[in-house]
Amino acid sequence: MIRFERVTKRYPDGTTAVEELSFEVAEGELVTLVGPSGCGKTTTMKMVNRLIEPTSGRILLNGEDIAAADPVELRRRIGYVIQQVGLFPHKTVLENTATVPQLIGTPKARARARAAELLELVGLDPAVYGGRYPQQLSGGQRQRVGVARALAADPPVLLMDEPFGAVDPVVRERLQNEFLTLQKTVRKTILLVTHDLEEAVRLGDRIAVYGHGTIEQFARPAAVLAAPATEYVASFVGADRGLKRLAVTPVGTADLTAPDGGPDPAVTVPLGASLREALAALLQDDSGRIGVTHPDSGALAGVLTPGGVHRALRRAGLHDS
Ligand SMILES: Nc1ncnc2c1ncn2[C@@H]1O[C@H](COP(=O)(O)OP(=O)(O)OP(=O)(O)O)[C@@H](O)[C@H]1O
Repeated sequence: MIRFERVTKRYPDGTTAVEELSFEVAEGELVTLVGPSGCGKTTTMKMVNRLIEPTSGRILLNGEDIAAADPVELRRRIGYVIQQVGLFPHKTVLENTATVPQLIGTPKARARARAAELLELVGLDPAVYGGRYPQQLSGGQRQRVGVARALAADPPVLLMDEPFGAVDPVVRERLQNEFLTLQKTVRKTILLVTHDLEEAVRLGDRIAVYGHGTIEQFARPAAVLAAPATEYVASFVGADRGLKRLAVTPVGTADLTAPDGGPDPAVTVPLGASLREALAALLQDDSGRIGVTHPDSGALAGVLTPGGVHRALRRAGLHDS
């Protein structure tokens, strides 16, 4: 869907922001770009909608070289969400959200109806918030409007630059979770820039860990945490990467032992829950075993013990790298 082929960007003052960058984002995939300040994340992203032009290399969107596309037409296909949301202060929330569809000729009534649906989708009741002005919203609410506005033109691709950056950690985690739920429905192809490893791990189907202008590792979060490709990635993901792995590794049937004929375990988690949730449940219960259930029927699928948690981590490390 989005393909970088040996892309280099050198600014006029000689700064090389990215060098020989090659990677691909599949349709419907969410890739997070993570790394320290100044490593070239934003430059990478802005080359996709041609706010910045590469010095060499090609970027393909659906197989088409974007250098040949009309930038205005290109940007219609690409939603853009930035940290300082950039809402129009003199327009209401509903008007802000309906802006792009109206610009591209959607009749006003239809654009507004669609805007109301999107506000609902990002968790803002249009009857309550639609008529407010941006300064009458909290930071988190403004960021939701930013996401709704980016989705309004229904672009297949979304670029998000620190979209949840300007809010406190609790609100941030809630917004991230809501956004993941939303992404399950809308299935956009997304490039998301963050300097926060936790955010990259939580949101990304795959993560690109940036060194200085290059990608040091491009893999699924569990693989990056289980097997950092370089010393640099290992130090970037930190000494507590084992704990972070728990959050991104799900409990699967292969990790379970058969119900042992004893009483059903008092504490259960569903299949697919993270090992972190499973471990928290194990610590809650003295018996050293918890039940794992089928998420739909609630029927017991098997029993998980601390040994099963180890097996799950080993399995994830083997399969993901
Ligand atoms: N217009 C410019 N002219 C010269 N150098 C630039 C320009 N824009 C960015 N740079 C430099 O290019 C490098 C990459 O910048 P970029 O903004 O892509 O990094 P980033 O990873 O997004 O950083 P941050 O997390 O701080 O936003 C940095 O060294 C930066 O100083």
